[in-house]
Amino acid sequence: MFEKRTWIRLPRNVVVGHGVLSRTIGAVSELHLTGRPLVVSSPTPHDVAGKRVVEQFEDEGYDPSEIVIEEASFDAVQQVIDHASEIDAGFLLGVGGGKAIDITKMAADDLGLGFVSVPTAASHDGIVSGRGSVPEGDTRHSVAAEPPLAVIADTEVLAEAPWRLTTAGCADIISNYTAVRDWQLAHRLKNVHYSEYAGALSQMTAEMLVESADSIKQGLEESSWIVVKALVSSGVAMSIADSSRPASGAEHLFSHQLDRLVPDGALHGHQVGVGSIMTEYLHSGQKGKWKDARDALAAIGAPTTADELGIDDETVIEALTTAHQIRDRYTVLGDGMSEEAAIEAATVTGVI
Ligand SMILES: NC(=O)C1=CN([C@@H]2O[C@H](COP(=O)(O)OP(=O)(O)OC[C@H]3O[C@@H](n4cnc5c(N)ncnc54)[C@H](O)[C@@H]3O)[C@@H](O)[C@H]2O)C=CC1
Ligand SMILES: O=C(CO)COP(=O)(O)O
Ligand SMILES: [Zn+2]
Repeated sequence: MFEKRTWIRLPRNVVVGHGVLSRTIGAVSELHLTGRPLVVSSPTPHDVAGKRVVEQFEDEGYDPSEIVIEEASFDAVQQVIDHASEIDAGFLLGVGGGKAIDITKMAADDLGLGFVSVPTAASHDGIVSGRGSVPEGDTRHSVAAEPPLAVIADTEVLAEAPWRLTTAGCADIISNYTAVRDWQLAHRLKNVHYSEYAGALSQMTAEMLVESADSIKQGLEESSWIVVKALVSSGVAMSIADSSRPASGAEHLFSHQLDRLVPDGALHGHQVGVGSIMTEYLHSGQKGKWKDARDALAAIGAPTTADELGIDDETVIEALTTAHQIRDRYTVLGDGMSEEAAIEAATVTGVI
């Protein structure tokens, strides 16, 4: 008997380009969302975009409210939930980097309200995904959350963000290569469900970004356009898979472990990029494609070494040898690397 089922949750409106922040109301009104909008942001994103979104709603006769969260934590998620309940919010808008958007997703999930994603940096591929990652205890990886009903990505705003945020977004995409390899490996070794569509989309997204590397340059708004479209595409792959598998393998486990060891370390995308150089080496050996991963990262100006991440060599080795404990996700790390093997991988690839 045929019993397969899938339920893909995607945004209805994805609005990307120059000045589209001013079209927020248009994108939202098409969704038939009612009631008071609550705009959730963090301090800088509030200044660069959040307050403009609030003003638009005021000008159009809505009665918006806003909350600026200072840190990515479950307390912050609870603050948003409490505020939304107090003002009887009808829907939420998350304005900011990955953390502000994830907090809004998780609050929207809890409240059962619709949510709109307004990224102010092209720094991560959670812009579209139905995943949220907020640190809880030792957990750093994403969990299921409310996917956005719409995404409004203004390339003018994204282009004005610090350049390192854009290179982090590129690295989050380049890491899709190893994420897909890990997923395929887990399928072969552990019979983990593998979606050909999601895997192919994720890999193609990384290939297209790498092919466009020459056009990804600081000061060019076109770069934000290329990167944010890739981030959307990668998020769609996660939505098709109903899992972060297409975009998160051992390189992400390594980064999550770094987040535990060095809470204010480097940007998510930069950490996963460096991780993917080493996990590509683990997949394909010394003569394999790890140099391609390193060169692709270097071409867009993302870190390729522990030094460039600002993380010491010992911490890199500790993260590599313990990363497999992060979650129940089979990857090339298997049941863990020995210290000697970790030092070898990090040294051969020039990470340490
Ligand atoms: N839910 C998902 O599927 C995914 C979630 N993530 C999560 O996203 C987070 C990483 O996101 P990031 O954006 O790298 O970190 P982040 O949200 O901490 O942002 C980094 C910094 O950039 C600032 N910023 C944002 N926009 C700016 C602008 N226009 N101008 C100046 N500063 C600006 C923020 O205020 C913050 O200080 C991690 O927690 C990661 O786990 C990452 C990928 C996928
Ligand atoms: O960062 C992500 C994809 O780029 C999300 O992956 P995690 O599920 O590992 O948090
Ligand atoms: Zn990521």
